[in-house]
Amino acid sequence: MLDTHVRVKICGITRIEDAIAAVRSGADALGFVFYAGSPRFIHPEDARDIIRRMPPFVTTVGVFVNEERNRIEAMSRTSGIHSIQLHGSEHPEDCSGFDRPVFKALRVSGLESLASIQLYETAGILLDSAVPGTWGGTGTVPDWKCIGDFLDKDISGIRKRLILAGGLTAENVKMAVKIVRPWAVDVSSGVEFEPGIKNHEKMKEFTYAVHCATCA
Ligand SMILES: O=C(O)c1ccccc1N[C@@H]1O[C@H](COP(=O)(O)O)[C@@H](O)[C@H]1O
Repeated sequence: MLDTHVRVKICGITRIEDAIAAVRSGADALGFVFYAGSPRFIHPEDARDIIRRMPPFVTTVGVFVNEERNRIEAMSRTSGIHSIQLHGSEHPEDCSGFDRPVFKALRVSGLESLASIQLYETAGILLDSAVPGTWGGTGTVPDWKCIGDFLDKDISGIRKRLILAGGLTAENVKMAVKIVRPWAVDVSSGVEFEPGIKNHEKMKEFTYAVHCATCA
């Protein structure tokens, strides 16, 4: 049994009906992809219209890939997102000085890819799989055992700010949570019909599976 409730972020929201269904299914956070190269891209103005209709206590995250700082700030302001997810090859110094919390995504391919983790003093650290030629939303699972072993040796408390992503589904998330013991999980393609179009049944099954993972 885990000692904490694991939070759920559902990413790649492009439609109001999916946002409402995600929240009804029990999601704590919704992600909006502001990276133009993604099939889940949403204009900040359209994200704003969805975010304005969300109930209290639902947090919202904007996803950026190697974007210019002034454009991140402008899109964040326009959309009204609460937090910034930097999902490219941003350096530690690129992750500070924003007026809202930052989550830095690192792409895991073996232990050496985790070596820089301590350098990122961001509110959250997101671990995703590394798939050459793409930045995220790949549906590919990283090596949970490698991550779990790394975190077991960490004494700085990274687990308290760790978001696990990459290829999660209702079927595998319980095992992922058991091995990695993250603060939160993040899913996109595992709850979709197609990129950007969410499957409401799968979202319910996913959040239920996460909540079950923290039951006895
Ligand atoms: O979802 C995307 O299209 C995307 C594009 C560029 C960077 C990040 C993206 N999404 C993030 O990818 C991970 C894992 O998604 P999946 O569950 O494997 O499909 C997640 O953190 C999304 O926020």
